[in-house]
Amino acid sequence: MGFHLCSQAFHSTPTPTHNQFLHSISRGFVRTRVSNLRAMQQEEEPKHLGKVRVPHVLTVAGSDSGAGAGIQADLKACSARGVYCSTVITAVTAQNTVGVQGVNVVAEDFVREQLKSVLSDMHPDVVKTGMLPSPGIIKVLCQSLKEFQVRVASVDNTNFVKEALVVDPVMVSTSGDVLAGPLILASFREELLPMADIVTPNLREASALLDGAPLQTVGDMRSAAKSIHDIGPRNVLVKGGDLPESSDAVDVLFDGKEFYEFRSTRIITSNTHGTGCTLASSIAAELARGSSVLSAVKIAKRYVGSALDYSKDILIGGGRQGPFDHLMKLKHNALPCMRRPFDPSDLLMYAVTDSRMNKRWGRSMSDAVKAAIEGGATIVQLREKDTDTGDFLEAAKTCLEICRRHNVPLLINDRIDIALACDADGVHIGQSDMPARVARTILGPDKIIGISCKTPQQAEKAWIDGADYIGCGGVYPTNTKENNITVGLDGLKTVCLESKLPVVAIGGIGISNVRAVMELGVPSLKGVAVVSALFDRECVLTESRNLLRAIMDSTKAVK
Ligand SMILES: Cc1ncc(COP(=O)(O)OP(=O)(O)O)c(N)n1
Ligand SMILES: Cc1nc(C(=O)O)sc1CCOP(=O)(O)O
Ligand SMILES: [Mg+2]
Repeated sequence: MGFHLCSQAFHSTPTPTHNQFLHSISRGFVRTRVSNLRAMQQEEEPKHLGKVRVPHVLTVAGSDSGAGAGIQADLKACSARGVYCSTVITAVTAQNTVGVQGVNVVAEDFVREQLKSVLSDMHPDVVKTGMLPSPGIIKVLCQSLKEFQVRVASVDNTNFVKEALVVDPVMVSTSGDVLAGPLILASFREELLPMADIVTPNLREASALLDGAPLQTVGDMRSAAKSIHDIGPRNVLVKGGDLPESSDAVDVLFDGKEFYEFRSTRIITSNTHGTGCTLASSIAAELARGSSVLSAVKIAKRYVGSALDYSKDILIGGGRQGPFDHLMKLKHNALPCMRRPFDPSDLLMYAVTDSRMNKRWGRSMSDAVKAAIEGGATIVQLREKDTDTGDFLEAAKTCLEICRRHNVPLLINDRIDIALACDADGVHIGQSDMPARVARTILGPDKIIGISCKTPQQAEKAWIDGADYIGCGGVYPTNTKENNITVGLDGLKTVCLESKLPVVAIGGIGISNVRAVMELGVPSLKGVAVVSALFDRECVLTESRNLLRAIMDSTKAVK
């Protein structure tokens, strides 16, 4: 880890800190991404000295003259997500908001030449495909991917993705025009899908891949995802945007083991031209940035939802289906200086501040945060229940500078206004705070949202509402939070077993009992959140170091 890029300017970044290094080994492996390894290797060569490689998606797709879909959508989506996008054009379409007026397929040899130009020199992290208008072009693509060894590593849904292939099996445009005939189906099934890390059919495409099987319910979508998975792709996302009689948009992801349903409120707009291309290229962009498949799909869906919502009333063209505004100018244009995506292992040692405790020991909030991070805290939450808003904001800004310097995410407890004002990385909210769905709408697709949950039902709702993790407690009785219900180790385990989100345990945890918590050994349990064990002590640095050591010892014991 350690190469995190600013969307506007691709700065070189500091070398990994001691804390980042600890953070890496604490997972039992030093996390490397192919792109970062390459960056390190390249940095050793003089001509690359001081340069940082940026995440890169190659899109292999058709041009849309109306620029709502195809190559143009891919370029805009990747740019909006802060990822470089190169292009191989397979067809040029004459297209507008009314429909497709003409298609001019690019000669196979020239598709091969474009692929060679990009793959031999620029080494994209992810290849994303869209319109592939002939079996010959699919063959050329598969040969080139093999020749340049693009698909070298398999991925799973929890680890970082290395190089990946995202296939959007474009067959019919959203206006209903056929963009790829039945001959293509055989090539998809036999050649391209078995190489794909994720394939993203809509209902019509999923049905076509399965010889016309009707898909009318979420149950049908699940069966379709499973049958398409049998063809060979490692993950299948069946998009249910066209599902009849549903007020929610439901998509189903199947990774060969688990099904994940993504529900979002349907946005009433006719500006939906290019949503499929945009979703697939946003997934590709998140994979290129180092997300897992699961979080790439989640973030991409949030991004597309926000862009559709923002663009629902814009008017471009006189046809039935308009394009939308990928860059969401004015509203969410300012990307959060492209911090890396949230990683569940950030939850390993979660430091939660308390103004009263720090005052008692005569230190400022920022001194406390600095010491906790230097001692190994992997994420920080400012939980300041009785600090004035102005003072809180100023202290939060100082803490954010410290956290950014050490590449540690900073969340704000309860106060979405403070999080927005200082551009913190996210918020932690409880069951009686701002509803998570509203928080997500306010904060946009990129911010981290954590939610306190004491039951599996609350954990399920947190997942549906778009949270990134849950905090579960009180594991033990605590004096830090009044009238807190203790769920115990059993309650924690029950929630962890049911949770689709990563979990951090909280409540009365310290050096004497952290082992019992971590040794529950449930995969979704990623770490412990602590207040008094770090901050109601004389030396935060020493306490943090000791606690981190105990956590790491207990995670080793579990392995
Ligand atoms: C990591 C984490 N988990 C749980 C909580 C508790 O949040 P909440 O229920 O909103 O209670 P308050 O912290 O606001 O008193 C938390 N803060 N952090
Ligand atoms: C803030 C908070 N939330 C809890 C929950 O159960 O959701 S327990 C808690 C307090 C944790 O403090 P300490 O580490 O000092 O026990
Ligand atoms: Mg709260």
